[in-house]
Amino acid sequence: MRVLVVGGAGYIGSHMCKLLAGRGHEVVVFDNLVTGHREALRWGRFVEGSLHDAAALDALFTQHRFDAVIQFAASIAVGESVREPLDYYRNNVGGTLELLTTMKRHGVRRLVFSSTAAIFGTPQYSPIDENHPHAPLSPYGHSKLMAEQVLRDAAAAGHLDAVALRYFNAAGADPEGELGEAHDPETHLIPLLLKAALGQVPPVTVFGSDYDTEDGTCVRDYIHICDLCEAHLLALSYLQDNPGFSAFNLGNGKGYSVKQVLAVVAQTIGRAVPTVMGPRRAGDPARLIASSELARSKLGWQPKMPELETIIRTAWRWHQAPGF
Ligand SMILES: NC(=O)c1ccc[n+]([C@@H]2O[C@H](COP(=O)([O-])OP(=O)(O)OC[C@H]3O[C@@H](n4cnc5c(N)ncnc54)[C@H](O)[C@@H]3O)[C@@H](O)[C@H]2O)c1
Ligand SMILES: O=c1ccn([C@@H]2O[C@H](COP(=O)(O)OP(=O)(O)O[C@H]3O[C@H](CO)[C@H](O)[C@H](O)[C@H]3O)[C@@H](O)[C@H]2O)c(=O)[nH]1
Repeated sequence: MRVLVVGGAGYIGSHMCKLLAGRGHEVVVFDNLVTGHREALRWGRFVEGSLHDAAALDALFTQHRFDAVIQFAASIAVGESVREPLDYYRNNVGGTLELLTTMKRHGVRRLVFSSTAAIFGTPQYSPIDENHPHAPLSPYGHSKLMAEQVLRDAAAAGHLDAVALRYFNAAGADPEGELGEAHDPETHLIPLLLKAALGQVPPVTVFGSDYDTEDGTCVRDYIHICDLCEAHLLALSYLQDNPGFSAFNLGNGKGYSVKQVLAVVAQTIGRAVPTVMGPRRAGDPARLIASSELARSKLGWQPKMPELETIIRTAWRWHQAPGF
């Protein structure tokens, strides 16, 4: 397949490009590098441009006949979305709309879309399956839910076929050490702990120890980036026989508290990790754990690296010698 990877210079998108190329697919990346890295663009062709540039998108689709599109490009920081909601709706909803309009105009039907656990809000039950009600707690979560609605409606109208994948906590890095997580500023727990262990950032604040969980800290379901990317490949195949709109939750179904993550990090890397206790971070649900039974049964998805220790070991390899 010839696959357009929008946002392919970012953390998840760059891992996706490596996987696609490794499986013999032709890759074209479209990215404005607002948070992505030029150095991560090692697989496929790169076209620099923004989703807000309709002419650039049109030229891209005129030049290449894509069999499918994977849409990773978005603004992703939950806290920032509360401060700058218009930017988030513009990029995550408006940008996606521009892409879909171009796809429709050029007759490209197949789309895999990056969604998030943030569409569910505070869990009403756990693990969270696809029937769980949607009640986002942030403009970021709302923007992704709105984009999903757009996909659902466009699919119902017969314009395209789409799979939305709701990632829980994406973590880890390319086991070969060629790619890794390099958000700037970094807000995610595992890379922050590794950077703190290396003395690159101040001690990590543990956001709240009074949650209704086993040890009082928040519980999350961490999923290896490579397992996540495999699910996108499976979703592309699924779309061949399953037109319309579908959505799948992606996690390992196992929760780790912040304190448990800390302990596994310290044990895996053999170093102490400086942390301080702090207050809760606004908008953090106590527990987010995925049920991925639907992805397993419908997509045939089977995570190969479910252990937190493996996730941390691959991330640690990258952080000790980051390529960018
Ligand atoms: N990282 C996570 O834990 C996580 C969890 C759930 C969902 N997601 C979703 O996965 C996707 C990828 O996340 P990531 O962690 O790789 O983020 P990232 O910031 O590393 O990557 C996003 C990429 O999109 C590009 N981009 C942003 N706006 C663009 C625009 N208007 N035009 C062109 N390119 C644009 C950026 O330059 C960047 O390369 C996002 O949609 C995010 O919401 C991520
Ligand atoms: O410095 C930090 C950073 C995080 N945490 C805690 O560690 C856990 C994981 O936090 P991350 O910021 O790594 O991840 P989130 O669970 O907040 O966010 C993830 O899930 C969200 C959906 O809820 C979004 O999709 C987001 O993009 C994705 O990274 C949370 O309990 C958080 O409170 C800390 O204690 N200290």
